Amino acid sequence: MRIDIVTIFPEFFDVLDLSLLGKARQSGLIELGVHNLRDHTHDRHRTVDDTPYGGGAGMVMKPEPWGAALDAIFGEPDSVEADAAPGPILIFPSPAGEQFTQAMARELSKQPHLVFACGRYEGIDQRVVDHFQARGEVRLVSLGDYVLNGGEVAVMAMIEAVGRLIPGVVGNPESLVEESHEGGLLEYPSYTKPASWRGLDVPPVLLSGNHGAISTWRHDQQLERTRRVRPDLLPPAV
Ligand SMILES: Nc1cc(-c2ccc3cc[nH]c3c2)n[nH]1
Repeated sequence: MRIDIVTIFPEFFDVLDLSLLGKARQSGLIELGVHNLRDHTHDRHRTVDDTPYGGGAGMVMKPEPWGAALDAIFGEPDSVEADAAPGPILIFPSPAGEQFTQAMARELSKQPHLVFACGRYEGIDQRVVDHFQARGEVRLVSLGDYVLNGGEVAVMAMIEAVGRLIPGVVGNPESLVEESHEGGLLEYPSYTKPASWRGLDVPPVLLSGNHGAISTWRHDQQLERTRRVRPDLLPPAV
């Protein structure tokens, strides 16, 4: 998979040199391009924002730098052959977007190329979204019902959630199966040595060696935890 990110804070993504995603980049499983939006400005101050039409507080990100930055990734407008393969999915993090979920992460992990556009200030001029919607698939995606100062934190979370599902990124793919939200339920509680710690003992079933009983206990724990914490995730009662 190739991932491109456009941002005014490219150094924010230096952390993607580390850990599993860093290894995935070294092995070629993930190819990453981080682009500074300001490199696509032409004034001395490398201006990316301006006052909003219609008034109001804050500033809006200008369309021209975004058009130039995204053209550098997608190709110039009208330069793509009519029968060309579909281009990358362009993702704008936004509080007004569809909710990012594990199912979306799984779907996006199968895509060959993702482009993330990190807004700042009060957001990006709407015409950037409209223009690129006419050129390919565009999604507005929300990390959750709270407001961040920009798209970078949301993009980092999405890249981690998507990247770890790419085959080969996580050493043991079995560890992806019984996680929260895989299969729709929250994960069961986990324990390791010592068997007793500060007067708290590991549930005896986990020490029994009875794998059937352990599996049943873990599923019961998933159901109990999901009922208690996220009843909205439970499948509708038949
Ligand atoms: N889920 C969520 C996304 C955001 C977000 C995304 C982009 C920008 C640009 C300026 N402020 C932003 C906030 N907040 N919360």
